[in-house]
Amino acid sequence: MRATMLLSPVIPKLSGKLIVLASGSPRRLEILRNVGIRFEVVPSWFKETLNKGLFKAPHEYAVETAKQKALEVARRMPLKHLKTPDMVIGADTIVTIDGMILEKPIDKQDAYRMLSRLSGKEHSVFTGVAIVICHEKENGVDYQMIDFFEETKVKFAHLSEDMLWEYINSGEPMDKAGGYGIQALGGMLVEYVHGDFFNVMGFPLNHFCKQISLIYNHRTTSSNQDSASVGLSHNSPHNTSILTQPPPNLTAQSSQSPTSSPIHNSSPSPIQIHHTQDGPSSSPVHKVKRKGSEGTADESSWKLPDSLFTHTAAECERQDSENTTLPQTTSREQAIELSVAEHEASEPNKEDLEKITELVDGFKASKALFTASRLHVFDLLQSRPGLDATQVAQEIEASVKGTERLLEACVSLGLLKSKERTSQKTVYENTRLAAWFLWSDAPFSLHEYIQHCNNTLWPLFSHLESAVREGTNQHEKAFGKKSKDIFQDAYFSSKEVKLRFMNAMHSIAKVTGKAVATAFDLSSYKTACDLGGCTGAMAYEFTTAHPGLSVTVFDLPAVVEMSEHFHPLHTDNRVSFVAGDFFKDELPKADLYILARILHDWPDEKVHVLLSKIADACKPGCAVLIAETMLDGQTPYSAPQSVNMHAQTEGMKRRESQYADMLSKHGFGCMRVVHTLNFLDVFIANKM
Ligand SMILES: Cc1cn([C@H]2C[C@H](O)[C@@H](COP(=O)(O)OP(=O)(O)OP(=O)(O)O)O2)c(=O)[nH]c1=O
Repeated sequence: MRATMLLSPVIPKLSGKLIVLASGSPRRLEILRNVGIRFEVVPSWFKETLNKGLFKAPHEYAVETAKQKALEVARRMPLKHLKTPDMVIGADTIVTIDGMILEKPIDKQDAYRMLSRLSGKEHSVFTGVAIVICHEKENGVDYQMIDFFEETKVKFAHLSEDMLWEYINSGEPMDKAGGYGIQALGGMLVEYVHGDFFNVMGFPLNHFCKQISLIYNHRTTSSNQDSASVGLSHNSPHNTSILTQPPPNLTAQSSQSPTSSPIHNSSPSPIQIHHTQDGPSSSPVHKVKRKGSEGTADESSWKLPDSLFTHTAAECERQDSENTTLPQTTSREQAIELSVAEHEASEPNKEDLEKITELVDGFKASKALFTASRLHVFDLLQSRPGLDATQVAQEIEASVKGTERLLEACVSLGLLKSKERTSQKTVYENTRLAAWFLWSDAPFSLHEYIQHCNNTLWPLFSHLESAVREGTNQHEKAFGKKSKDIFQDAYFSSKEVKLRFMNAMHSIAKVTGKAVATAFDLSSYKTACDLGGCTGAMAYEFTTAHPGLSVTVFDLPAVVEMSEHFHPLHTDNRVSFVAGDFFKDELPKADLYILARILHDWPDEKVHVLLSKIADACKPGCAVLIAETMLDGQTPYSAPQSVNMHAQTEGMKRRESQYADMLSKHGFGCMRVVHTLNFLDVFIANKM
């Protein structure tokens, strides 16, 4: 391959170095890994909030964001007691159309707005890339920067409304600039691509290889002149500008900018940033003009249209001086739409009212569902559809009046259907939703999980205020039991509670298991260990999906002794059970360690203990797979779930970048994430 040929002379030089990809993008990781460089992944915490209105051309915005992403990681690593990297690579991809910059959509409506704008038209995809070379000195670290960008033109076919929504509902658009992924389903929307395909996916590989080649060839030839220099600055005519942070007027939110971060303030040495855009240079820090990028380098040709979405530099400066902050994750278009809406709307609209009512009244809906489930209403109507309220009341041993209210509530929530048999008589039956999920033996029954919500989570949530004030779980207040270890002290303290908890985990694993087991190609793994695998329901999904895989379920003795109640799992001879405590005992040997809904139960210190044990048990190439609702995943319930973990355990929900960070500390890299449409996000990392 051409890229490998270009890189091969420098690979031996790179091989002893700590190279860090400052990106959580699985696409960048995949593309770079294919080049054969060994690197670690430390996703950047830099918030993409630079003020777009202040950049003359869109590629400048992408390049500056890439620089800030890379610098944030380069600065954080030595300060967080990690090693100082030799090279940090950052990137930022944006889509531009009709003078607008489109980043990742914040929700489905945002994705819809973006994709309908792209429909039937040509747009540009820019990726800005920054390479920071770090050089440790006695009194700190010197940073040197090389940056460049690449443009690719993409034309979309005309997209019908149905196509748009089908694509949006696939979940693919959400973590991708412009709301599409050319490498997957989004490829079907594309009529043509002019330029580097990988650039659209998030990383201009060819351009990057050329830059690396230039850097290291250059360094070889200049090393005689200055053997202590890592850098390129000595030959560059543009090496004099010294910045420790982005120019203040570039950041939309001063509180979020690197300027205010103590990490940056304590940085021991200035950062040398090479401005590569202006002026000719024979140095590799000088931007190599490429076919794809030439047109856009002419800044005068870039003009934002006079539309609703235009902000002039002056307006943005005024905004800054008035301390107006935009919501962090809001795209430029949306932010401006919001501010326009704020000025125009004098009263809330229907959607606002619906949303707020749903939030305020949500608990009533949940409790109605819990009650109907507990009283076995869905079981009854599954076996005997068409009963009226009096008949239902009689069967569930409840009052007619109360049953009528409950059934009507279930109808309005879409859980039951009602039909008027006569003017006096209404009869009820399960809806499709209830048939799938709510009766006890439904194919994806959540009945037991709903009981867990009702019996355990509901009382814990009633003490949420104390949980927030005190910063601890609320088992003692809710159930009168102290719980140092919630599993040993609370869930497994009596047989009845233990069985209820196991049933709940079993039902949730049955509903989510297939999506987790099939998120990645696991054909290269022969043995897996499902840590805290409870009844084996998740393990069973893995062996069903992967014929060559055997799974050992490792769980506490109290759990394993009861697991035989859960047939037919014990009939699958590729699922076996081992009793032990994963914090204390030796872990069974495996190629793949599965942690499904486990780490969210524990604070960071404990997660590190467990990851370190897994890392010790793993050979290079072995993997750890984490299945959880991540805070940056697709379900709107992940943040409320985090509150739930807080009231219930000492744990929390985390971001993908937090897991990536933790895993990289234990020698894992090559991280990928899949957002299933089934509650859980699945994250995999390999031992390097
Ligand atoms: C247009 C397009 C974008 N993308 C992705 C590439 C990037 O991951 C993402 C753009 O968002 P970025 O902000 O560039 O990157 P990121 O948030 O994924 O990762 P990080 O900030 O940690 O580096 O969109 C595709 O995967 N396919 C496509 O066709």
